[in-house]
Amino acid sequence: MAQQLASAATDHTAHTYDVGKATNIKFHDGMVPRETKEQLLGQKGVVLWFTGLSGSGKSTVACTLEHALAARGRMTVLLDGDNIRHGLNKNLGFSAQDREENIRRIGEVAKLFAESGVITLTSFISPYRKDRDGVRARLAPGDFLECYMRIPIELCEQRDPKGLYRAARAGKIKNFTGIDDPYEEPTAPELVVDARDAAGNMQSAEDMAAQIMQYLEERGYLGSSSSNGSGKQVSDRAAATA
Ligand SMILES: Nc1ncnc2c1ncn2[C@@H]1O[C@H](COP(=O)(O)OS(=O)(=O)O)[C@@H](OP(=O)(O)O)[C@H]1O
Ligand SMILES: Nc1ncnc2c1ncn2[C@@H]1O[C@H](COP(=O)(O)OP(=O)(O)O)[C@@H](O)[C@H]1O
Repeated sequence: MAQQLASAATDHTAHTYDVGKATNIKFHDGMVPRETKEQLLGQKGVVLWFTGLSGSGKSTVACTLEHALAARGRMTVLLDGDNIRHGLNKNLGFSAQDREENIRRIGEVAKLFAESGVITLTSFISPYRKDRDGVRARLAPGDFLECYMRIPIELCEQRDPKGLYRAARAGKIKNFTGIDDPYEEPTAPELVVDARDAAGNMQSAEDMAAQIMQYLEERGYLGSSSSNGSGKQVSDRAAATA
């Protein structure tokens, strides 16, 4: 580890670019490489990008999964649409242009976390394919996992926990996704979560989170559940706190 840090310290280079409106920008590489951070955390950084209609269960499943990951000693962050619109993106509405900027900013924040070794869960409708693909393109292969909550609009509308579908049907909310604004389904998502399982039974949020957990586990994103890079056991300790 010390050797890795030392070589990173001498390796870093700086280039000058014009970026957007800014000129003479120098990209300053850090001295602690991603691999070191991932070793420290004992996991692989990734963006798990939930997408789907309002009421499809994005927030619920992301929260359930985050809790289960914590129980396994995994370091996570959850970026949620409603929450982010209270702060970072409070100047954005729901026009196509504002949704694009919403997703672009979240994509950049998510990238920063993932490249620091954090399992990053994002929960945004993100209705436009090009916006989601734009985030994917900013990340290295394997760093962006699109998780499509394929829940029929009828079920989302039936749930309607915030009364938004009712308001949209009554014309009180304009440009509501699925009613008078588009939702473009992913064409090749890494994960698809359906309301029912293969046997036709309705799935709970816990079932859905377990499906995603299995995907992460099988592809090595969770690292070794018995080590955090320092040789210490983490799974049991974390399980006790979650
Ligand atoms: N017009 C319109 N269309 C869709 N959704 C609306 C709208 N107005 C308000 N809301 C509420 O905002 C939440 C969606 O925010 P997002 O940031 O995820 O949207 S987007 O990705 O930029 O499309 C969404 O949250 P979820 O229900 O959790 O998806 C709604 O509560
Ligand atoms: N698997 C599920 N089974 C039944 N109800 C669910 C499930 N997932 C979410 N819900 C419920 O559906 C509603 C919408 O979920 P939410 O997570 O807020 O969706 P979104 O974030 O996509 O808008 C909530 O009332 C939630 O309790």
